[in-house]
Order: sequence, then C-alpha cells, then structure tokens
Amino acid sequence: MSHSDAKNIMVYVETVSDTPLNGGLEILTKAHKLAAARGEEVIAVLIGSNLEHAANTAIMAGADKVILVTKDNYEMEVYEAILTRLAEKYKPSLILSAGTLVGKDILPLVAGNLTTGCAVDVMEITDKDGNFVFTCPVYGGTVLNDLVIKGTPAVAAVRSGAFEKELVVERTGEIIKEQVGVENTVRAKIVEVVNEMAETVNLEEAQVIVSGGRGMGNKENFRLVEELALACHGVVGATRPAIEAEWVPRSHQVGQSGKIVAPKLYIACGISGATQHVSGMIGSGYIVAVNKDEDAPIFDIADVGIVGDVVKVVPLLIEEIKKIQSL
Ligand SMILES: Cc1cc2nc3c(=O)[nH]c(=O)nc-3n(C[C@H](O)[C@H](O)[C@H](O)COP(=O)(O)OP(=O)(O)OC[C@H]3O[C@@H](n4cnc5c(N)ncnc54)[C@H](O)[C@@H]3O)c2cc1C
Repeated sequence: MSHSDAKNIMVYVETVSDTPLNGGLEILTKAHKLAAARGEEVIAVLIGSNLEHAANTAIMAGADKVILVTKDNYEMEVYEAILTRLAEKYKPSLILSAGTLVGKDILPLVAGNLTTGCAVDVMEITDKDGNFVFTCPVYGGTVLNDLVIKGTPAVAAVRSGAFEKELVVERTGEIIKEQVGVENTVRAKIVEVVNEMAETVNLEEAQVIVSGGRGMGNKENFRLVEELALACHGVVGATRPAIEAEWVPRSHQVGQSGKIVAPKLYIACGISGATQHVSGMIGSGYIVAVNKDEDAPIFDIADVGIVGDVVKVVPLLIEEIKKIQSL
C-alpha cells in the first residue's frame, strides 16, 4: 500500500458473547486521540454476531465508524483474511488490536499479508512528525524499546491496560455492515470447540487477581490462593512453576509466556518476582506480596509487602476480608 493513500486508524475489537473486551475499547480511546490530532478517523472492526450493542459501545469509546462482519465462530485464517481485505479497502495508516491470544494470532499474519511490520506488546504509541512510534518492552521487560514500522500500514498489538478507556455516551458514529467472502482461504477448520472450565478465565479483563507461585508448596495449599481470589471477587493467576506442577491449568499463567494483565489489585503469594513473571503484571494498579524471604525481588515492586509464611498469612487475609464483607 502506498504511503500517500493511507490514513485513519483501524482497530480490531475482540468480542466475547457479544461484549467488546476492554483491551479493544482502551485502544479505541487512545486511537481517537491520535486520529483527532491528525484530523483523521478511527474505524473499529467487530467480527461475530449480534454485535449492534457492542458497536455502540465502540462508538462511545472513540470509533467514528464501526464495521460489522457477521461470522459465527473464531477461525484464525478467516479473521486474518477479513482484516486484510478491510485494510485493503479502507487503507488505514495504522492497524491496532489488543495483544490477547487472538490479537497476537492474527495481527502478525495481517502484517505479513500487507507486507508490512508488526509491533507486539506495545505499551505506548506516539505520533512523531507523522510516524507512529511504538514503545515495547524487550529483554523480559528490563529495557523499553521505541520502534517505527517502515511499511504501511503500521500494525501493532497493544498490552491490556496500556491505555485508559473513556466511554462518552454523547459520541456518535456510523455503523457499516460489510460482507467479506473469505471461505477459500481456510486451510484448517474448527469442527468443535470444547470449553474447559478453566478457559472461562479472563485474566486480561480482571480487576482483582490473586496469584500463587512455587512458594505455595503444593496443590492443596494452592487452594488458599483460590479461596482468597473468591473472597476478593477476583481471578486466580499463577507463575510458571505452579502451572508446571499442575496445581492450576495453563490458562492461569501470568507473565512473559503467559498473559499480560493489568488489574487494579494484584496479590502475589509465594512468588519470587522473576522478570518473566513481573513483566506480565507490572501494569497492575496496586500490588500486595506475601513472601517468607524479605529480600525477594517481588517486594521491590510491591505497594504492600508481607514477610511471612503463605500458609499462615493467606488464611488470615481470607478471614479479615470475609469479616469486612460481612459488616
Ligand atoms: C523464556 C521464559 C519464559 C518464562 N515465562 C514465564 C511466565 O510467563 N510466567 C512466570 O511466572 N514465569 C515464567 N518463567 C519462569 C521464571 O523465570 C521464574 O522461574 C518463575 O516466575 C518463578 O516462579 P515462582 O516465583 O513461583 O518460583 P520461585 O522463583 O521459586 O519463587 C518462590 C518464592 O516463594 C517463596 N516462598 C517459598 N515458600 C514460601 C512460604 N511458605 N511462604 C511464603 N513464601 C514462600 C520463596 O521465598 C520464593 O521467593 C519463564 C522463564 C523463561 C526462561
């Protein structure tokens, strides 16, 4: 695509059961600010069914236009082809999506189809002299790298929680229904989707996460993490060793090779604070850590640190929270 043709920002907004995920809405708000400064528009793309309500939410979050494409189930190649066709038609200068598993699945493929580059794990986007600059962590989050994509459009998957969502009820926008024929592109078809109970976990959207690490000791003690999460109306997270010990399914892993999260409250129980874990939760609003080692690196990033044995401290936390809730 030539540079001169391209304008406007296209945002793929992922939905689950007709509801747009916060990651996409946060990006729409950021895209609205970037596009407004350039005198351009934000085009949201929603793929699924019964998405009219979600389209209105996308407009409130910052979309000027919302393109609705009806499809029943998620299929990577179909979604990738739809986004590619829409990019060819609408010629945006930037394509964004939340860096969820789906976003990270399809965006690099879209970038490949359009022979351009894709930034992942983006934490900030700035517009410098007409070029988008993407700030991304590298080396496990120890260094922040600013990068510019030379191809057009620039494509980027953004970290959940990187931007703040603002819903403005008075905003108006246009809803466009597009039919995109992509059936021939499908090489693999999903014939059945089996929903493991654990897969209902949506760590990226959670406001409260209680995570357990190797320091929980065993599967039975790990139930304390689940109990504390339940008491706080939160979601259970875990470090890789806790996953590898099979105390909890893989869908709960937080970190570099797991999920990137940004809850308001993150409680880390028996977690050392290794870079690969911390890079996935450093965007949390308030961090509480329980560890028996007062020199554990997790205390360097914690707002509140409790030095003690998780098996003694976590039951006390559960008891206190239940007491407060019963008042
Ligand atoms: C390429 C790569 C990718 C990775 N991706 C991830 C990832 O996505 N997520 C992830 O988590 N890890 C990841 N890791 C692993 C990471 O490097 C660490 O090994 C891991 O995060 C450590 O987990 P932990 O804190 O549970 O265990 P440990 O580092 O062993 O820490 C356990 C902590 O528990 C404390 N403790 C022990 N007993 C108690 C007790 N009774 N009460 C209180 N505290 C106690 C100890 O003091 C210690 O600080 C990755 C590694 C690599 C190489």
